[in-house]
Amino acid sequence: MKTSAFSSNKQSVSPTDTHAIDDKTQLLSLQNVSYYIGQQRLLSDIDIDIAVNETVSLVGPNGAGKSTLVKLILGLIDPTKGGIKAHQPLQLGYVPQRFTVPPILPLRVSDLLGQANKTRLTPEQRQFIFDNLSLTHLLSRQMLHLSGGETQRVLLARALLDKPNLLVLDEPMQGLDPDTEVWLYQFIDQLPDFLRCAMLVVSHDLHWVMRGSRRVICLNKHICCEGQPSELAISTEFQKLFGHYYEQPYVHQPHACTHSAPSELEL
Ligand SMILES: Nc1ncnc2c1ncn2[C@@H]1O[C@H](COP(=O)(O)OP(=O)(O)OP(=O)(O)O)[C@@H](O)[C@H]1O
Repeated sequence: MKTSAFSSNKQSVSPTDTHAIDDKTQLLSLQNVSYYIGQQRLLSDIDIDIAVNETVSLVGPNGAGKSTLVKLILGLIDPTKGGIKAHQPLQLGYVPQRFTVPPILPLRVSDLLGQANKTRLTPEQRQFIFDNLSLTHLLSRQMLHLSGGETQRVLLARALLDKPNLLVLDEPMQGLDPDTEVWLYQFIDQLPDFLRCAMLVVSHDLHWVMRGSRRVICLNKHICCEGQPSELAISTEFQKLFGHYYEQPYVHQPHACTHSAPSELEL
């Protein structure tokens, strides 16, 4: 279960196979996973099951071990204790927290997207991704010269074009302006149905995490609490970690002025 920075083709599942998969079917289990570097405990006794087509949000303070957990799931590091079991052949898609292109490396958007498998999505699905992520006019641009929002769209497209059955997004909204955030949240909310994929979303945005009915896992080197947002909101552990934020909800209103802005993100 190894992966490249964006996706793994090692154990691919064909698009037709997914039709037979029931939503309750388990996709991936972490069983009693601990991870140490020398004497330093980064994670201990982690038990997580992710079902096919399920979206799980992962929250936790800085240094809680969220990125370490992502690396374990992607197969980039191995657990010190415990095991990770894939119940279905895994096709991983990954959008990293940070992506830097060395200044001396010429890498156009079309080069990066061209690495994706061209046969896993139907032409209509590919077109849906290109249209919704407004990619066409970016294709000849250098990755190095893209803005933060453009880079996130390209990285998301790169992961989606391989039709992952588990999409891992590590703080996908970092550096985005509020309108782009709202738009991207709406886009990723529809992905599980569109692609029939499971998603693990690492996020510091409690307003998104605590909205809707996605299962939330709260991590602080171990699993402090987990459940539906309504259950978490009354959990003592969650209140201890996040109560002070959660008591002051902020609701973003998308920008709606009438002058023409150079936005490329109209759906
Ligand atoms: N290779 C490493 N060597 C030593 N310590 C490490 C290593 N990788 C991570 N750590 C430490 O492990 C802890 C967990 O790191 P991790 O990046 O998983 O946290 P995180 O929850 O993703 O944090 P953030 O929200 O700040 O991104 C941190 O204290 C970090 O400094």
